[in-house]
Parts: sequence; structure tokens; C-alpha cells
Amino acid sequence: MRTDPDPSLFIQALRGERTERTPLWMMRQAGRYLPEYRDVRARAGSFLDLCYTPELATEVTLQPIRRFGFDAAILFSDILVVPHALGQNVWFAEGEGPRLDPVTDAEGLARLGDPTDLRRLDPVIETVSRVRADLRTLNGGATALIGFCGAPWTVASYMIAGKGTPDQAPVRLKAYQDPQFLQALVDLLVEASASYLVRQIDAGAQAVQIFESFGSALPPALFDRWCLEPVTKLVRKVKGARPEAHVIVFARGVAGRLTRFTDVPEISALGLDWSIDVNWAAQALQPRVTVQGNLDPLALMAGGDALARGVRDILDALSGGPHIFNLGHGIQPPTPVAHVEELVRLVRAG
Ligand SMILES: Cc1c2[nH]c(c1CCC(=O)O)Cc1[nH]c(c(CCC(=O)O)c1C)Cc1[nH]c(c(CCC(=O)O)c1C)Cc1[nH]c(c(C)c1CCC(=O)O)C2
Repeated sequence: MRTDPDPSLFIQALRGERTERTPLWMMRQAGRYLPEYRDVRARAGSFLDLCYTPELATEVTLQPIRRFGFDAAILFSDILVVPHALGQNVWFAEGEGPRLDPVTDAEGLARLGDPTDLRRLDPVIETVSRVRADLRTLNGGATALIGFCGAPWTVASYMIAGKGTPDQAPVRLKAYQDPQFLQALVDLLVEASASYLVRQIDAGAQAVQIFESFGSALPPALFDRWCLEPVTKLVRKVKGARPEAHVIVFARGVAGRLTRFTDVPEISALGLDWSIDVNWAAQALQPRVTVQGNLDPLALMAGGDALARGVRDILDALSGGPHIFNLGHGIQPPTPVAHVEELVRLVRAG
């Protein structure tokens, strides 16, 4: 029996189907490059207040959809709301990025809350419901909604160091010195993240993306235990509970190790960072999985020929198979809005 085509090109591509044109969204599409985001941000108080105020979080999630008509919206939140909901102190120091009171031992771990009962996330779940309701009437229901979380290793790296760190030295050192502690933390994050993603799906997210930002820090001997295995466990828990939802894995910087994820059939798509050779991806990944990416955000910031060439190379290499156009990482705040308009035009033109 054939199912009807989904009205969303993005969902069609996640199902591995050919699409009449390449669907497009951008990581960090709601953000500081948009004047309307900066307006709301100025009214919201702290960044976390914005994440936890459904009315405002819904508004900023929808801003880039109204302006550019992207094929998918991504929930406005952050990967660090999970440690916050577990009871860790998390704040965003203006101009400095995230800060957390580090959790470094079994005692700290014992103080964290029940991973399956994260009530602090209720307002985020409400945002998902509101966005989905609004999307049913915007663009004829063709815009899909993506939920997300961070991968256990990436979130653990912030929880242990208390901030972003070069080469994630504190979490790597833990992997050698106290693997038992790290395993307990990662297991807790698998539980918490799975339950959080299932709640997002139940509230209306059709796909969820797992952000593994720091897999590149892992030497080969540690990659399976701390990246591949926890991500696979998380994906399987989510798909086991909600088989209809799609899971996208964006493991930044892991290069050829991306092929390891093609052995996990529950993954609908793999995100490609900008360093990935698209011709390699067309051969090594695309026959087995939908790929998403991977324009260098700085080519978008530069605009002009850099942008046109970047888009052309990606479309030429990947348009033969299931592909979702995206950036290779988040859009940079100084990017001119006109360059994003040009990107949309170029991708739509094919
Ligand atoms: C590592 C990581 C974080 N957050 C995230 C990651 C994984 C992806 C990656 O590798 O970038 C993921 C994230 N963060 C944000 C989203 C929202 C959805 C989207 O539009 O993509 C998503 C998916 C909003 C945000 N998260 C943050 C902002 C900026 C906050 C502001 O408006 O002041 C936004 C829009 C803050 C944040 N949050 C984080 C950092 C390091 C920072 C500071 C950097 C910065 O200021 O750009 C942690």
C-alpha cells in the first residue's frame, strides 16, 4: 500500500523520497541576525527566560518561517535546558556563552533530579504545541516542526566543565580517569533526552535533531563508547516509543566516522558540517540515508560569488538523492538578511 505524499517536502526527504525541489532550513535560523529576534530578545530578560516563555519562544520560532518560508521550523530553545531541568544551575553570561555549576563526581550526580520527570521543561513542551498549531495554518501546513536535544557526550562536556572549553579537555580527562562516573552521567542523559524528545514528538514535533557538537574531540578508541553508543541508544529509545517520528543526527567534525551512523537504520538523516566533501557524502552516505547540509556559514555571510558557488556545488553533488539543504553549522549573527533571501532564491531555483 502506498501512503499519500506528505505535504512537507522536508518530511518527504526524511522518508528517503525524491522531492520536487530541495527542502531548506537553517541551523540557528531564529537568532541575532534577525532584527525582529533582537527586538523580542531585548524584551525577554535572560536567554533562558526567552526559552521558557512559550508566547515569546513561539514568536521567535516562527519569525524566520514568516520571513523566508523555510520548509521546517526548529523549536527555539537550547541543548542546556536538559541539565537545567535536571537541577543543575545554568545561566548565559552576556557575550560569554553558557555557564554551569560543574558536576564532577558521584555526589554531584546524586543531587540531580529524576530524568523522566523534568517539569522545568513544561513551558518548552507548550511552545512545541503552540508552534505546531500555528504551522497548521501558515504556508498551507507545509512547514514541518523539528524538536531537538544535545547528544549525551556534548551535554556532559558542558555539565562537567561548566562552560565551553577548547578540545573539551575536562570531559575527555574524565573518560580516562573516571569512566564509571562519566558512564553514569551519560546514561542519565540518554534517559532524560529520550523522555524529553518523546514529549516533544507528542506535542507536535515531526522530527527531532540530536546535536553532537563535540564528537570530533574523541580519539578513535573512545568514539564508540561515548558518541556512537549513547546516540544509538537514544535514537532507539525514541524510535521504539514513537516509530512515526524522524530522527536526524548532526555529529559535527567527525568526518569519515559519519559512515558509522549508517549502520543505525532508525536514523532518517545525517547532518553534514561544512568540512564534509559533498561528493564523498553522495557516494558513502546518501545511498543509505538522507543527508542534510552543508553550506559554510561564512560563505553565506560573505554572499555574492562565494554563496552562489557554495550552493551550486552542494546541489550538483547531492540533488540526485534525498537531500535537505542546510548550513554546515549555525548562521553567524553578522550575516545580512539579504544574503539569506538570496540563499532561499538559489536553492528554490535548483
Ligand atoms: C553547543 C550548543 C549550544 N546550543 C546548541 C548547541 C548545539 C549546536 C552547536 O554546535 O552550535 C543548540 C541550539 N541553540 C539554539 C538553538 C535553537 C534552534 C535554532 O534556531 O537552531 C539550538 C538548536 C539557540 C541559541 N542558543 C544560544 C543563542 C544565542 C543567545 C542570544 O540570543 O543571546 C541562541 C539563539 C546560546 C548558546 N547556546 C550554546 C552556546 C555555546 C551558546 C552561546 C553562543 C552564542 O551566543 O551564539 C550551547
